[in-house]
Amino acid sequence: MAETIPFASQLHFSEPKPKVAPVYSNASSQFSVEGNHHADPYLASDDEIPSIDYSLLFCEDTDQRLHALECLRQACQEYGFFYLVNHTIPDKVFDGVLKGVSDFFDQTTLEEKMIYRKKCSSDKIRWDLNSSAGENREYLKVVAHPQYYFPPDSPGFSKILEEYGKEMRKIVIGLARAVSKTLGFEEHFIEKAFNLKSGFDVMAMNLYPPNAKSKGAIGLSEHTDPSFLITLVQDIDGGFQILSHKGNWINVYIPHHAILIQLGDHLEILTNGKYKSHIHKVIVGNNKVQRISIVGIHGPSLDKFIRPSNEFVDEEHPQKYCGMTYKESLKANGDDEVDVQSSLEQVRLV
Ligand SMILES: O=C(O)CCC(=O)C(=O)O
Ligand SMILES: [Fe+2]
Repeated sequence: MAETIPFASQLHFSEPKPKVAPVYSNASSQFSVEGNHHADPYLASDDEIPSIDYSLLFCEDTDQRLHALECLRQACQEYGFFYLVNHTIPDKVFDGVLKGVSDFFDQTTLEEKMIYRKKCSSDKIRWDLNSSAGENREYLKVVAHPQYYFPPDSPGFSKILEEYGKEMRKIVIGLARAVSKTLGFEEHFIEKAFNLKSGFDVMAMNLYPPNAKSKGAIGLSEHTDPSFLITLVQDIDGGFQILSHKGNWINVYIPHHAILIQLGDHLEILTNGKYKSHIHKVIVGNNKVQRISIVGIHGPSLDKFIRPSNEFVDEEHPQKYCGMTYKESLKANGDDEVDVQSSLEQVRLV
């Protein structure tokens, strides 16, 4: 039976500023006055981002659990992104996977990486450099679920990445249950709606160069991501910005060993816009050193048809998106599955 969540709890916010000195900082940016051509076009504020305590979402104490679920509901409905703290990924796995990604980029030769440059649309492993498209990012993307793929020549890294992927999936399933409850459903609603047992996950490992090696300020251009939700971990803060529900850009400073959770386009479609995905980007213009991120894009199964669930559609809330299978929506921009780009605009009706 669905759990009844009381209203009017207070969201928890972690420190808006990083505890360690940020590598990326807007300290040198001046408030822009009209006609000031030196204003920083990537200026963002240090607004607070809510923190959700994962352990409390499942704790035995009913009051504490309901309070945590209400905080999650507010974070989903009013923000669309939050920091997840007190989760179940051991520090050893967290640090190991970030080091593994860093070593992979540093130690794998260009020739070895080139094997994974786009060959065909059915690639399961893809490596590339984005520098030519005005972005500054080197990436390795792999399909991580239902079947896991990884370059066969890095067995140690492959093992830690697989372990990390399994740990992260447990959290994603836990969040699917908690988010279902925040919507007033029984806990398996989202798992069933997305068929998460066979969910299609892509893991994107990104390396952003220091500004001395970047061509321009952009690491990754503005976008939203498909899927149920997106998990992001990083080695250091460095220019990740999200466009808030209020329409201002916010700097993301992820607390140590916390996970940034962003709601994906397909949760927006399923809930007919009640829970929204948010535009984000990466700016590398102020970074003194390189930054690594690991992004999990946790989607429905490829053959699952995703449309707004009837419970979210009525006279006051007309259907906002048309339906498509997840596979069709990933291909809607002419992209390959491993590219997993947003196609929200293509399914929007109103
Ligand atoms: O690397 C980051 O910080 C963001 C990456 C991202 O948004 C993505 O891969 O979709
Ligand atoms: Fe993204």
